Amino acid sequence: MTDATSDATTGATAHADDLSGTIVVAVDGPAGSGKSSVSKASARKLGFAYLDTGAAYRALSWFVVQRRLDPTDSAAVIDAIADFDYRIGTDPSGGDPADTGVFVGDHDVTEAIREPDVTAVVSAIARVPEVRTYLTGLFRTIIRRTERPGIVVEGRDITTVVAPDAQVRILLTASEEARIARRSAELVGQSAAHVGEQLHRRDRADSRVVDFMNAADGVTTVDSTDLDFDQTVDAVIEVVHSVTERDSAQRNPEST
Ligand SMILES: Nc1ncnc2c1ncn2[C@@H]1O[C@H](COP(=O)(O)OP(=O)(O)O)[C@@H](O)[C@H]1O
Ligand SMILES: Nc1ccn([C@@H]2O[C@H](COP(=O)(O)OP(=O)(O)O)[C@@H](O)[C@H]2O)c(=O)n1
Repeated sequence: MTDATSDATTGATAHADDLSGTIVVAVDGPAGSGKSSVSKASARKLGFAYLDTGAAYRALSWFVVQRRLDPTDSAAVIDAIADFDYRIGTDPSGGDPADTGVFVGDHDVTEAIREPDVTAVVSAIARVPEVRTYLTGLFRTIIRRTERPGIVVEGRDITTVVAPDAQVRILLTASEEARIARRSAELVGQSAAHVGEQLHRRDRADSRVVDFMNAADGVTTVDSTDLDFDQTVDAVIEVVHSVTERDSAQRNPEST
């Protein structure tokens, strides 16, 4: 188990424990709702950092598969955490792979963690409480070390567990049909029925662990079912602006 990130990949400093001034945008939602792509594009437009938390659950799953461990053997998975040397870039610009990719030790696993064999076991890994506690700590460290004015963090439990005090909290949803259609368009060579069944099964397993289908108190829902990609990014940015402007007006009532 090592530190979450290197300075090169997070743009992080070793000290910053102070979050004051950093705008945290927490985004949760089911598979295929657009969390990764919309959060990344929103972060880019806002000049914020971007953290994909699902990548860490996927990378640990990749590590378990590589080691030929049984993903349902919680004790073996927990033991594996000790050797899990994880780094992720938080630059949303798509530039240097060192600043945008996902690494386990010397391996660039950015692509490998999206493979079906990893996706098939990730829910089993993610339901282990010790895994969640460890990765939650790692995400909070990355958030604390953000050097940009803000960070968009996306996953399943960001608004409720990882960053319940985030200034902006969004549930990004879309109908199951829309989500399956989007995922199918990405996964060439797999039938829509197969993709749909996998997505449905994973959401069902994941939602036994955390509720990402219903907005918690104070969380704004953005339903992207009838929005195209750019409209969804605009909707997210509008929520960020309206919340930050409202908070700023409350802090400085005379300037409004
Ligand atoms: N509003 C939208 N309209 C159409 N396609 C979208 C929209 N939002 C996301 N997508 C596309 O859907 C696919 C799945 O999005 P992704 O960001 O991977 O979802 P998630 O991270 O929630 O699983 C991607 O190909 C993405 O470009
Ligand atoms: N904050 C998070 C993020 C992901 N996960 C787990 O990690 C898996 C992969 O997350 P992901 O965000 O890459 O999944 P997609 O929505 O992109 O398909 C999910 O199916 C969950 O099992 C989680 O439990 N908590």
